[in-house]
Amino acid sequence: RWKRYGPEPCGGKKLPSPPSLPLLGHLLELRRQDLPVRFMELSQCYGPVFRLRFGIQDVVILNSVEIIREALIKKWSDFAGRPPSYTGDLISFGGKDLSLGDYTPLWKIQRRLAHSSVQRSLRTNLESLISQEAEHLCQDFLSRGSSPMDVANDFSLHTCKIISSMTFGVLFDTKDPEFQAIHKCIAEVVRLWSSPRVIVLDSVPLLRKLPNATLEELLRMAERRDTFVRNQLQIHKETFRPSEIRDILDNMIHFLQERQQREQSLAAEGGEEFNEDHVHMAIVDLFIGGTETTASTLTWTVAFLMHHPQVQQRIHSEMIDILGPNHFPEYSDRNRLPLLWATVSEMLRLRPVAPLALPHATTKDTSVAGYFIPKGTVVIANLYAANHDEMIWKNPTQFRPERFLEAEDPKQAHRNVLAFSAGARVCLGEPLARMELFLFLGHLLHHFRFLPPAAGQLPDLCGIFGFNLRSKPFQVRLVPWTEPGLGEGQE
Ligand code: HEM
Repeated sequence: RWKRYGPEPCGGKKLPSPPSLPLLGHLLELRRQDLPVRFMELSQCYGPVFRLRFGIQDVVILNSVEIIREALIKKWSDFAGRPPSYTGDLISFGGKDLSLGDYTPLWKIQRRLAHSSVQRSLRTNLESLISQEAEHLCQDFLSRGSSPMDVANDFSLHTCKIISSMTFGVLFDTKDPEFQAIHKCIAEVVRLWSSPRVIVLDSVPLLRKLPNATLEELLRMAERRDTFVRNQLQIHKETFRPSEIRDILDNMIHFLQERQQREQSLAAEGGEEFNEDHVHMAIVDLFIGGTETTASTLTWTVAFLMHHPQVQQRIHSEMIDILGPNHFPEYSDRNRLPLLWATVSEMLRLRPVAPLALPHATTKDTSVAGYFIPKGTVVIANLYAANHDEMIWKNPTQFRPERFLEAEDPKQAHRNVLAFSAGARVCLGEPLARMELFLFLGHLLHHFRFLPPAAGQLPDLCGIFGFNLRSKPFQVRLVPWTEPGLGEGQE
């Protein structure tokens, strides 16, 4: 297999790779928490594309905007696969997962349906639901006074509520213990699945024979998650829930009834049918995507803005000047509120919550930057490196939303941010996430200043790397603009 990376018959180059240990290859690199940063360091020695070997798996890492675009956009179908995942299969009815499923005809149907459902929800009254939720949250914060609090869980519960409404057509109460329990369970499945003790099972099959408490816990949590989703689907089938949001389930069940497409899927997969497990897993993925990611980006934004009170002030003034004191932003106000919109993009750039995206796999022999890459190779797009690419971004580590306003082509600058990845596997929730970020941040900054709990007690901006790039827990005081702010953060 190693030899397969040798020069292509038509003259491809050999992929650079750091020295490795016999048998283990570069497996010890996985002990590093900050893998995206480590890959960036390696790319300084080995170039923007290099190869690592984890146990039995060869992995190619892409580290620049240009290279990621070449692979995921220009050669999108060559890089649209997902590698087989032992643990992924265990928690997704044998791989019927939307985000982890390989690039098969059945997956394409699953993706198309989920995509059109999200688009349909966006076209109906999703925006008013998001604004309503953002305002509820602000009123809840107001009722709690300006004492220090950790806002991360509130953001997560409210974004989970929005995605639940899309998928099940029901608005849960964020204080409902059943809702809180399932919200916690979803977060737990992601945490356990991305723990090194579980990840390593994909690279070292021998370890699957040994007892693994984390894996057992993961399976228990996934079972709880599935029972919840099954119950919701059952309730949905039995009762008509009047909801103006056309939910994903309706769309998918409708699909199941369309004979012509059913026949297509049967023919495509030699007998395997698009069934309710695919629906179930698409919902689970939207649920996961819709819960932790946007909330995490919002939490990061609060943390960064606490370090930059003058940016808070300018965004607030921008809203008051343009919209007046009694109007909240609408999504169509993006061009009229360029600093607010730029702050969303700057945060997605600096702290992409899925810094290494999800692993891709090549669907055929292909190449990138002139290097031959055989079919079935695992490919990682280092979005964190792309968003810190000095060829594209000046002083990339600095928080400077103004960079988007100063850019020669601001639209292109926004497009250069690769937080949602690109191509065939681009994040399905991107439009929803951008809308949530803009509206939640708009409502929050319309009402409040984000102040530290005490003078100088500002959040650590380094973060915790893992499957998600999360901020470390921190406290913030949300002080209405009408009140004087004591002990403000420093510029
Ligand atoms: C700030 C918020 C978000 C960020 C930064 C983000 C980022 C990402 C990234 C990097 C990927 C992997 C793409 C790849 O493999 O190349 C992804 C996949 C995905 N995301 Fe998101 N996401 C966000 C919010 C959401 C939301 C709100 C949803 C649900 C509505 C969602 C649903 C999904 C799904 C279903 C996939 C799998 C797509 C596939 O494999 O075809 N995401 N996301």
